Amino acid sequence: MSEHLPAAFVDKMKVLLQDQFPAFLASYSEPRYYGLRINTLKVSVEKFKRLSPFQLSEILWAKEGFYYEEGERPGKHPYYNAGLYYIQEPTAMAPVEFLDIQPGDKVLDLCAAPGGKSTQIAAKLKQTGLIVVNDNHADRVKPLVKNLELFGVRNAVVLNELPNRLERVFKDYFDKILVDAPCSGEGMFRKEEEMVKQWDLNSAAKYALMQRDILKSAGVMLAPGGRLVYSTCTFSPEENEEMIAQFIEESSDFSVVPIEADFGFVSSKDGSARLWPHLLKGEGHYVAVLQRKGEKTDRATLEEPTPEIPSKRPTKPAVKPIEIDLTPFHQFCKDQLLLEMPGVEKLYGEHLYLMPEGLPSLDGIKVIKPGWYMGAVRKNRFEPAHALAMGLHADEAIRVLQLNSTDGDAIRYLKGETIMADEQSIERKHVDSPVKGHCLICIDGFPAGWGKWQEGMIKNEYPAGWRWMA
Ligand SMILES: C[S@@+](CC[C@H](N)C(=O)[O-])C[C@H]1O[C@@H](n2cnc3c(N)ncnc32)[C@H](O)[C@@H]1O
Repeated sequence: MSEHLPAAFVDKMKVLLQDQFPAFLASYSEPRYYGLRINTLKVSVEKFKRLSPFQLSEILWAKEGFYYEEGERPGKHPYYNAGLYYIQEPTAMAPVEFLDIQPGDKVLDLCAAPGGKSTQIAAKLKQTGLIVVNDNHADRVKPLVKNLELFGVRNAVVLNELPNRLERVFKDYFDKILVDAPCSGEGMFRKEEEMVKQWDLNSAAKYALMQRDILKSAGVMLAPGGRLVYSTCTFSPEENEEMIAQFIEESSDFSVVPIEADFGFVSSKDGSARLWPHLLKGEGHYVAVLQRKGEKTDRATLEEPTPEIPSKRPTKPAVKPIEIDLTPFHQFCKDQLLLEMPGVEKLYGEHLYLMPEGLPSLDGIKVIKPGWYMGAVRKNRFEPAHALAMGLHADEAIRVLQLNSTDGDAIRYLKGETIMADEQSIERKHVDSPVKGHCLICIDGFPAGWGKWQEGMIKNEYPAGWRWMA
C-alpha cells in the first residue's frame, strides 16, 4: 500500500528516518495487527484466557492486552456485549501504561472519544477515585458514553467542553491527566486509508496549534506532584518532541520523565518515546511523560475555587429541578441488589445518576453524564438502565437468569427476542424473593442486561440500539 502514500509525506519521512526509511516503508506491505484489551473490572486476565474463543498472544507493553488473529471477530461475540474486552489498536494501549494510575486517583482524560484509553484508565482505577472524560466533539461523545457503560465503569463523569472552559473548575485538581491529542494521524496510514486522504503538508502545523492550547489547559488542571501523559498517533516532530519542548519551556514546574527503550520503543533525546511500525508489532505512536513539581496536596486544603464565570451556553443540568420521590429506586435496590450504592444521587429531570463524591461544582459546564446511570424514575416506578446492569457483577443481583454463550438463548436475548424460562431457572439469592419482575440476564456468568420474568417468559429489556441484527 506504500504507493498510496502522499509524496510529500514520503519525502518528509525520508529526512526524518534516514537509513531506517527503507524498513519503515516496507512495513506498509506487512499485515496490520489486531488487539483487544481484557476488562479486568469484569474478568481476570487468567479467567478470560481460559474462556477465550480467540487465539490470543501477548502484547508486551500492556498486561491486559492481546493480539488476536485476522479473520476472528471479537466484535461479534456475546462476550463483547458483556463488556469483557475493548477492541483496540495494540500501540494505543501504551500511553495509559505510563500514567502510573493508582486506585483512588483523580484522573482526567481530556480528548477521550471513543473511550479506548478511558476504559483502560477506569480498569486500573478499579472503581475507586474518579475519572473525568471529556471530548469537545458532541457527535463523538455518544460512543464514548456507550463504551464506558459497556465496560461497567461506575465512577466516570463525561463532559463535552473545550479544555480551557474546564480550567476554572479543575485548577490544580487531577493526580493524572491524559492528553491523547487530535493529530495528523500519520501513524494510522496502514490501518485507516481515510487518514491518508485527509493528510496534507499543512496538517502538522494545523494540529500543533490545537495541541498547544489543549496541553496548556491540561497543565493548569494537573495538581502539584501530578503526572501528565501526552500522546499522538503521528510522526511529525512539530506535534511531538517540538510540542513537548515548547510546553516545558513555558512551564518551568514540569519536566520530562524518561521512558525506557523497552519492547522496541525508541527513546527520543528528550526522554519521550517513539513507537515505530517497523520496530514493533503495531502502528505508529508517540508518548511523552511529564511530571509536575511539588507535593501532592489534599484538595480540601487548596484555595477556594474562583467565582464562576456566567456562561451563555446551555448546560444539561439546567433542567429545572423537579421534586421526584426516589422511593421506587430505593425499593428497587432493596428488592434487586446486594451492594452498597456508591456516590451521590443526582437527578437530571427524571434520570437518576450516582455521581462520584467530592466533585467540584459543574455549574456552567456541559455535562453529558455525571456518573453511573441508574435509570428513570417515572410515575412512582423505577426503570433500571442498561448501564446499571452493566456495572454489576452477577453476585450483586438478587434475581439472575444464567444463559450460556454457546446456546441459542444468549443470541436470542442479544437480538431482543423473548426467551422462555421456567420458574426454577431464575436464581434467587433470597428465598422469599418473588420470581416475577426484573432479573439480571447473565451470559456465562457475566451481566448482559435486564429482563422481566412473567409466567414462564422473559420480556427482553436489551436496549434497541444495542441489539444484534436478526
Ligand atoms: C486521538 S482521538 C482520541 C482517542 C481516544 N483517546 C481513545 O483512546 O479512544 C482525539 C480526540 O480529540 C478530540 N478533540 C479534538 N479537538 C479537541 C479539543 N480541542 N478538546 C478536546 N478534545 C478534542 C476529537 O474529537 C477526538 O475524539
